[in-house]
Amino acid sequence: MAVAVKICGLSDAAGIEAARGADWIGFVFHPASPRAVSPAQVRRLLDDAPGHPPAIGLFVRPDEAMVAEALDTVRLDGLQLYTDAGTAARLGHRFGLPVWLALGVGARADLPQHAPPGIGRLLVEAKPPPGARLPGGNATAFDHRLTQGWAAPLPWLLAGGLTPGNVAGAIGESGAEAVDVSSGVEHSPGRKDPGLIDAFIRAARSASVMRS
Ligand SMILES: O=C(O)c1ccccc1NCC(=O)[C@H](O)[C@H](O)COP(=O)(O)O
Repeated sequence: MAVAVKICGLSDAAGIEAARGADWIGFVFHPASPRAVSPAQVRRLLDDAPGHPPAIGLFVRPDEAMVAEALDTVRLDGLQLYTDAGTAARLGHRFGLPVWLALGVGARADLPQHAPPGIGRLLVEAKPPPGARLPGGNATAFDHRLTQGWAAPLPWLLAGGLTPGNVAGAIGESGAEAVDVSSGVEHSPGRKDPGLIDAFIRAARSASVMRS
């Protein structure tokens, strides 16, 4: 089974072009992020990239108005939300979009055993390191042995600290069937490197060959 890939934090045409081989592309609608984009920017980028992979919009503790404002400007295929599961489900229902709930894990007990109602997919990444300003995009990995044998209640993506050089091993160790990356395919914070994006996708796909 091929490993699915999301490239997150895209903000320019070259990055989107390089990510055409991914299953999803992600855009960060969070002003404090070095990858922050506006809905109008994403609208222009996607209009200029017909046939792009499904676009996932990322929001941190959003309210309905914040998501509505984005969706008034740009069509998204899903919402990746950093908030409580109940709020996330309500927003997904309100806008009729699949919801990806971001989880910070540091111990086996942090992994859910039951599917939160109204959530379509889980993004499983490390808890933010001490002093981190952002809940994600921190280039921080958790111990991938934590997810070994986990009976995930929903489809999930492994995220946090992944790079072209470590993604195959992370897939093998964690049992993930989907991965997500932001920092690990950048040459500087917020600046995607098309060559690293291509290398990451190739490395993730080759890991699926090793797994089959
Ligand atoms: O990427 C960001 O700047 C960001 C900011 C605030 C919340 C979430 C953010 N990213 C979410 C993602 O889906 C990242 O791809 C994920 O956290 C992994 O990031 P990285 O460790 O940099 O690959």
